[in-house]
Amino acid sequence: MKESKAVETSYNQIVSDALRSLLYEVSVHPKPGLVDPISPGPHPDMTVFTFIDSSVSLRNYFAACVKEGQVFTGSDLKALFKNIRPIGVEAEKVMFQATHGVNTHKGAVFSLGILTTAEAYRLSSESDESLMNIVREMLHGLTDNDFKNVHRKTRDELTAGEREYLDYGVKGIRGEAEAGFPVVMTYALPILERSTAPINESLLDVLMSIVGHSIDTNLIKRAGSVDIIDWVKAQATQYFKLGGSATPQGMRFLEELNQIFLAKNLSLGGSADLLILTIFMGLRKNII
Ligand SMILES: CC(C)(COP(=O)(O)OP(=O)(O)OC[C@H]1O[C@@H](n2cnc3c(N)ncnc32)[C@H](O)[C@@H]1O)[C@@H](O)C(=O)NCCC(=O)NCCS
Ligand SMILES: Nc1ncnc2c1ncn2[C@@H]1O[C@H](COP(=O)(O)OP(=O)(O)OP(=O)(O)O)[C@@H](O)[C@H]1O
Repeated sequence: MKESKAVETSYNQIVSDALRSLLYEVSVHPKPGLVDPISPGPHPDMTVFTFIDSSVSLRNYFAACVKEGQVFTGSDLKALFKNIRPIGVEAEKVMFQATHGVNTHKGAVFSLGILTTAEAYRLSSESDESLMNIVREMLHGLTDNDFKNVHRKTRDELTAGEREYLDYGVKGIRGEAEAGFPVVMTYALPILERSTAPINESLLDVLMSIVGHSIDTNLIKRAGSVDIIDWVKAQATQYFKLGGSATPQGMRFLEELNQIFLAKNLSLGGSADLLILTIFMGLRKNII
C-alpha cells in the first residue's frame, strides 16, 4: 500500500473507532439507568435504534475532528480546541436532527470529539506526549471560561451542568475533560486491560468502575440532589464485592439495580459517555 494510502487509512481508522465506541456502548447490557438493546430503561424517548441513527449521523463530525487534529501545526493546543468547538456545536444539531430532538450523544459529541481530535494530532505530530496531556493542553482554562458568566444566567437558562456547578461546585463533563479524562485513563482503561471476561461482561465492570469513581451530573439532575453520588458509589462497591460480572450474585445485583434505576427514573448518562471514551481507547490500543 502506498505511504499516502496507509496514512489516510490510519486516520480513517480513528473515525471508525469513534463510531464503534458509540455502538459498543449502547449494546452493552444490562446497564442500569441506560438504554441498551433489551430495554430503554428510564429513557422512554429513546431506543437502541435512536442511538444507531445518532451514531451514524456523527461520522462526518468525527472525520472533521480528525482532519483538524491531523493538519494542526500550531504550538498552542488551546487553538486546536477552539477550531473544533464550533464544529461540535454544529454536530449537536445534526445529532438532534437524526434523533428528532432526543439527546442521545450530547456529552459524547463533546468528549469523543476532543479525544478523536487529540488522537489525530498525536499521530500526525508524532508527539511523544500522552493523549491525556494533549487533551489537558487543548482544554486548559475550559471550566474558568465556561463558568465565568453562569451566575448572570436565570435558573431556567442554565443547563444541568451549569446549575450543579453553581449549587455544588461540581464541574462535570468540563472538569473531567479539562483534567484529561482521568477517570478513563487511570481507572477504567486499566480495568479493561486486565479483564479476561467476554467483552460485554468486561464493559459492565468498566461501567461500574466509572460509576464508582466519577461525579455524573446527569445522575444528579435526575435525582435532584448531589447526595445520590454517595449512594451510587456504594452500589458500585457492593457490585464488585459480589464479584462483579464474573459471578451470578454480581449479575443479579446489577439486574436489581437496573430495576431500582427504572423505578427512581435515574440515568447514568455521564458514566455512559465515559464508557464510550474507554471503549474508544480500548479499540485504539487493540485491547478489544
Ligand atoms: C460542554 C457541553 C457539552 C456541556 O453542555 P451542558 O452544560 O448541557 O452539559 P452538562 O454539563 O449538563 O452535561 C452534558 C452531558 O455530559 C455528560 N456528563 C455528565 N457528567 C459527566 C462526567 N462526570 N464526565 C463525563 N461526562 C459527563 C452527560 O452525558 C451529560 O448529559 C456543551 O456546553 C458544549 O460545549 N457542547 C458543544 C459541543 C462541543 O463543544 N463540541 C466540540 C468538540 S470539543
Ligand atoms: N446508553 C445510553 N442511554 C441513555 N443515555 C445515554 C446513553 N449513553 C449516553 N447517554 C447520555 O445520557 C444522557 C441521557 O440522559 P437524559 O435523558 O437525562 O439527558 P437529557 O436529554 O439531557 O435530559 P432530559 O431527557 O431531561 O432532557 C444524554 O446526555 C446522553 O448523551
